[in-house]
Amino acid sequence: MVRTSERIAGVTVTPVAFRDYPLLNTVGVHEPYALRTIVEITTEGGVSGVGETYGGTVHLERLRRAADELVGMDVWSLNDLVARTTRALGADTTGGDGMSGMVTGSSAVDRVMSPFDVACLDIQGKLVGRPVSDLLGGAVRDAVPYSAYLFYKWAGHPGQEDDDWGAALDPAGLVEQARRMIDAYGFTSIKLKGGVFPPDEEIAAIRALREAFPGLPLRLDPNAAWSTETSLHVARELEGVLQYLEDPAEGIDGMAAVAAGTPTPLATNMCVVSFDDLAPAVAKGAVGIVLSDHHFWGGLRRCGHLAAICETFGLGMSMHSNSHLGISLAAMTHLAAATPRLTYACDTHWPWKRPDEDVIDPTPLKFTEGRLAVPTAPGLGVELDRDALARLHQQYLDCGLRDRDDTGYMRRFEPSFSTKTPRW
Ligand SMILES: O=C([O-])C(=O)C[C@H](O)[C@@H](O)C(=O)[O-]
Repeated sequence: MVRTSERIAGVTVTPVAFRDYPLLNTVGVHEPYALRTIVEITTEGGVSGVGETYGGTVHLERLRRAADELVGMDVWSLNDLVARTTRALGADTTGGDGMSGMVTGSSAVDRVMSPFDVACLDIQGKLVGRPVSDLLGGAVRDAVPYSAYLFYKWAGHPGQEDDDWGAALDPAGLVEQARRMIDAYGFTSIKLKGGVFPPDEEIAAIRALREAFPGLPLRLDPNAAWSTETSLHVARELEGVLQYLEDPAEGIDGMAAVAAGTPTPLATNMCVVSFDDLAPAVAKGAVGIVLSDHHFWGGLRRCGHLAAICETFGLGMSMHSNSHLGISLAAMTHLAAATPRLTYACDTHWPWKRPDEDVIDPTPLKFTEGRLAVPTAPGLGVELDRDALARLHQQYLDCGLRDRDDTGYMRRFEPSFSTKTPRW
């Protein structure tokens, strides 16, 4: 018998836009705005929980269909969430839908289910007075380390006010960006988003970072922009310098070919993005580290299942991020805290979000020495700011990006190219 306080009475799905910086990646530049969607579930007893996900049009429409299907569900019945989401989507599970343009192949059911899983866990935590990390098995760390996530970057979007970070288009610019980010947040590891400039320039950037920050682990991620030969060249040049090389080449076979030729550990958030990818990746020895991401692995609990599989097959675990707001940061932190297998500093785009734009009060999310204390309040430990939500929703309506089928923040370079054809 489900108590009324625990049955879902209503679900709201609100797309939002927040300003984004002109960050470069192998397929383009972040648009002036990033799109996200905020979901809020309220029970018949008036308890509410929140989740956050991608903001593309197709994804949004699927979220709305799933939201209708969830009314009446017991918030403790996350197995029912899978069944209801599957029913809501029916055969409509393919096509572009708000994922990063570079992460394809994950399950549409997992992507749609994820923010509702987070919102249900938020409610469960509030009902029993425990943080979400406790519901995931208990925090094994009080604070979660995050990595400084560096980007090659333009100075400011043409026609927009400049930002605090300035341009970073060469090794010196990146070292300066890292220094500012480390001064502000205390990060103790560094990731560079590559695949933007010719690989030898990116090798030089990593070497400059090594010289400037001698003790800090370094990672390089060109989002599969390189051929096997280029990947092996970079791996050879940076052997012993990189903590891991992330997605140098395309697909499980491409990664396996690189892995066979270098002792540098390879990580991925591109060729292992669903449970179906794990067996072939393990069989072919394609990767050593899987970057989890609850937004496309089906929520927080399913990332726990992923961790168990990684442990079984001796794979390491790290965490991927896209441009995100504070609800996602809180969810990522609870997950990382409660996942013993996740021993690497997580990715986050958080420094790239303007502090005055969020749908929650970000005060509980403070970085100290590059680490975020795990919220201890019931649920996620963050509260929706309805005025801010309304403001960012209006920004979404006004920004002219809402008909997009992707995250809204990738503009392809011309001539457009696909990561299926290595850029170098
Ligand atoms: O591999 C990654 O880290 C990502 O794909 C994350 C983002 O899409 C990143 O590339 C970006 O924000 O430009």
